[in-house]
Amino acid sequence: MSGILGKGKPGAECNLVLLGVTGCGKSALTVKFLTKRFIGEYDPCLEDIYTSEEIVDQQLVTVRVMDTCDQGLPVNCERYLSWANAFLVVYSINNVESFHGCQLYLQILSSHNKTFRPQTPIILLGNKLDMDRYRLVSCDAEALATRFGCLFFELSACRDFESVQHVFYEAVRRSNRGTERGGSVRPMFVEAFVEDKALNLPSFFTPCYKELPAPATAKLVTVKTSRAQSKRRATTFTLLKGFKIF
Ligand SMILES: Nc1nc2c(ncn2[C@@H]2O[C@H](COP(=O)(O)OP(=O)(O)OP(=O)(O)O)[C@@H](O)[C@H]2O)c(=O)[nH]1
Repeated sequence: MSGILGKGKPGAECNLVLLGVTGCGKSALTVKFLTKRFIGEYDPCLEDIYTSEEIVDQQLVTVRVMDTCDQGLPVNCERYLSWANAFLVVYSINNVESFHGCQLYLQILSSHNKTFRPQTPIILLGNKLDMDRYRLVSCDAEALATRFGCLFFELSACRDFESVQHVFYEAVRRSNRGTERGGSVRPMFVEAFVEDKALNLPSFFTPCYKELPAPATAKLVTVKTSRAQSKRRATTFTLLKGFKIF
C-alpha cells in the first residue's frame, strides 16, 4: 500500500482518513470537500467512506475519504492504519481537549509510520478558524506539526470551499510523494497564504463566508459503508439528507 497517484496512469486512487476527537469538525470538513456545503447538524455516531472523482494536477483520482468516529479515545485503529494513503488529524482551534486528542493520534500514527514503508503522510488541521476570537490553541500546534514532521493548516469548514479542497488535494499529492516528506516540513497556514503576497497565490485563498454554487467537480460517485466499530450505517444520501445544509 502506498500513494498510488501514478503519473499519466488512469485509475489513480487515494484513501484519506480523517481523525480527531468528537466535535472537531471531521464530518463538516468531509462534507464540505464533497459537496462545497457546510453542515450544521450531524450524526456523531456515523463513520463512513465516501468516494469522489477528483482532478488533482490534471490527473483523475478516485479519492476515498474515511470520516472516522472513535467516540472518545482512538480504538480499533487497524481499520484505517494500513488502508490510508494519507491522514488528516483534526482539532478545533477553540478546544484544547481536541488538540490533546490530536497528540494521541499523532503518536499512534507516528509509531505506525516507524514500521510502515513508505511512510503515510500526515496533515495536522486546526479547524474552526472562523472562531478565531475564541482561539485557545496557537503556536503549540505549529510545534506539534514540526515535532511529528507533518504539514499544518488552519481552516474552517464553514468558510470558503477552496481552502478545504486545497488541503484535501495536498493530502492526495503528499500520498503520491510518500517518502519525499522530510522530517521537518515547514508549517503552513492557509491564512498565511493570504497575507504572503510574495507567494503570489491565487485569490481564492482569501477567506470567505459566501457559499459557492452547487458542486461541479466534487460529485459523489459511490458510497461504501465500512464501519468496523460504529453504530449506524447510512448511505451518503441519507447522511446528507440527515444534515441541515446551510
Ligand atoms: N464554527 C464552526 N463550526 C464548525 C466547523 N466545523 C464543524 N463545526 C461544528 O462543530 C460541530 C461538530 O462538527 P462535526 O463535523 O460533526 O464533528 P466531528 O469531528 O465529525 O464529530 P464526530 O462525528 O462526533 O466525531 C457541528 O456542530 C458543526 O456544525 C467550523 O469550521 N466552524
